[in-house]
Amino acid sequence: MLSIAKLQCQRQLHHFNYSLEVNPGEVVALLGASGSGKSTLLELIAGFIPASAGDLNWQGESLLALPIAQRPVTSLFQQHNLFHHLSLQQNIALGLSKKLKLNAKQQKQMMQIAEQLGIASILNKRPDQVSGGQQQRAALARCLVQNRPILLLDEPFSALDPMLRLECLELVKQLAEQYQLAVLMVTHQWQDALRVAQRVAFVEQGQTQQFASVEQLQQAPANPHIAHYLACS
Ligand SMILES: Nc1ncnc2c1ncn2[C@@H]1O[C@H](COP(=O)(O)OP(=O)(O)OP(=O)(O)O)[C@@H](O)[C@H]1O
Repeated sequence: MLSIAKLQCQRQLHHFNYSLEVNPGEVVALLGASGSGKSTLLELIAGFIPASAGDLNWQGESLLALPIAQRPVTSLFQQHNLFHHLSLQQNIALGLSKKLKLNAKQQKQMMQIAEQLGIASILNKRPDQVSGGQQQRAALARCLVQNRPILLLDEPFSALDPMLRLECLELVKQLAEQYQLAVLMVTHQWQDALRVAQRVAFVEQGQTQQFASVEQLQQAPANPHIAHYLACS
């Protein structure tokens, strides 16, 4: 389990304090207004910024002392996930080898994942030759080939058209179950959370104000701001 307990940091005048957990195979949605501190939590987990206090554990072991490269974490962002001068295949291979040299086992795993994500036939194309959805699938494939159990998603599909977005969300849910990934997904869309997440952490002014199942959040939002946000998103 990914366990986050009073995990804190300071950014300029803002103080952040987060508590939540994510089980393997589960998707937890991070919701909250712009600037509330959702991306900051992902940066703390990935190790891009240091924590000032609190706990960040994976399967009972603290991640806090681990450098970025050794954390069991991969991330997918809204954009800038791919190198545009490389093919999709090379971009995915980068997840495994900086020199793009894969052994037979790695090559096989990459092809299996590419097939599952529906991009096997376009692996030789560059990102600017494929659609936004295909680009995000390739970026997701690069995350998956790394075999790291924590997947952080920062609004990865919000630039896609609604149908594609839903398809990609379904895919994430399916992949979380299949690979037993603990997925933490930032979204502004309550509908996305309803579709894909079992639990939701609502972030307000740098704090996880409410961490609950989607049903609980819907039925008993902790304060009027949360109720208003859900009604509007
Ligand atoms: N690199 C940074 N240095 C200093 N402060 C930052 C930095 N990045 C973000 N902040 C501040 O931290 C606060 C939280 O930002 P964060 O990006 O985590 O919010 P968010 O909820 O992800 O917002 P959005 O939904 O708009 O992406 C904001 O007030 C922001 O100005």
